[in-house]
Amino acid sequence: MMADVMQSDGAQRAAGDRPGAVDGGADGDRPTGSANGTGDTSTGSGTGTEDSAAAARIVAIRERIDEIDRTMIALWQERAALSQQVGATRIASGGTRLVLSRERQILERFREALGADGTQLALLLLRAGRGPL
Ligand SMILES: O=C(O)C(=O)C[C@]1(C(=O)O)C=C[C@@H](O)C=C1
Repeated sequence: MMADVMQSDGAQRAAGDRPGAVDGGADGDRPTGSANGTGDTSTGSGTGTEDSAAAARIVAIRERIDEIDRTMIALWQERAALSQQVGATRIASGGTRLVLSRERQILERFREALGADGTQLALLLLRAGRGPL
């Protein structure tokens, strides 16, 4: 099975298929000495290792990662819906579509907690609720 690599745009590409690569040269994901020369780094269980103890540990940790991802998706959707309710309530009452001072507070909260990535995350959260500026 060919392992896929998630790109930052959410698309997937085959692990051996490097953007800009001229040929199927060295694979940075493949540990030195891997018996698998096909670019498939997943091995049987898709963990990226051939060590069964490490694979079992990875599978266990991934269960919690998957749980966290599901929770984050649900929270993302709930936040967007609530933000849309606030916006609709405000517009129906003759108010503004946006409250930029509130957006600045939220951006600052995420930047303080998470740094520059927090700012980017907060921008995406805000856009999910109120739409693009
Ligand atoms: O808190 C508000 O007033 C909202 O409308 C919600 C929200 C947000 O998603 O947090 C969205 C748009 C506003 O400009 C500010 C914040």
